[in-house]
Amino acid sequence: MRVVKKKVLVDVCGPVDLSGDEGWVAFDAPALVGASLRFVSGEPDGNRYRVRYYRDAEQQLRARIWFGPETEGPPGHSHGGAMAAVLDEVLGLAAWAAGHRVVVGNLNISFRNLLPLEEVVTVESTVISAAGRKVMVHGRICLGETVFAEAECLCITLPGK
Ligand SMILES: CCCCCCCCCC(=O)SCCNC(=O)CCNC(=O)[C@H](O)C(C)(C)COP(=O)(O)OP(=O)(O)OC[C@H]1O[C@@H](n2cnc3c(N)ncnc32)[C@H](O)[C@@H]1OP(=O)(O)O
Repeated sequence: MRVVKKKVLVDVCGPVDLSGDEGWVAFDAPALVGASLRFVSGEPDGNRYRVRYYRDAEQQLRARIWFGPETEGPPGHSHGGAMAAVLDEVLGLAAWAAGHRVVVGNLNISFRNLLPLEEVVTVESTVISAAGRKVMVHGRICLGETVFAEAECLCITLPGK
């Protein structure tokens, strides 16, 4: 039964276009951090999230992300926790992509607009600073001029690694 239900949803959702902007270069996250990031990135044809990573011309990490029906919170829109999970992964990964082996210590999010389901949006990230064990990364989920959520992410480097 479950398999049938999932297949129906896949058919309903269909393929999505996760291509990047001009000048973006594909970024292989599993090659850098391993294959553990399954919650957000683990089902590229599923109905939760579909994600593709890039570096932009300034080498900052970018993600194209589709929020599927399984991320629903308010009717027809993404759950805030679903947006938080994406920001946790992308901003933590941005620190890794900049050469820091980190986990996220603090993630401060402002939700600015409801994010409609089955929309392909962009996650922008900028590594702001690195001092001692603290790496600050800022980011936002947006589409054109619309910002759905913005975040400040304090990453802490893992000791002894
Ligand atoms: C392997 C592949 C990984 C790929 C990652 C990519 C994206 C994934 C992102 C994630 O989902 S990470 C998972 C969510 N995060 C966690 O579960 C982290 C859980 N917390 C911890 O493991 C520890 O609390 C942590 C490593 C963050 C810090 O513990 P430590 O004992 O190593 O450090 P310590 O507590 O001594 O703090 C070191 C410094 O960081 C500061 N700090 C630590 N946690 C903080 C916090 N939450 N807020 C503000 N500052 C914090 C702390 O004040 C201190 O500052 P000072 O050096 O100035 O004294």
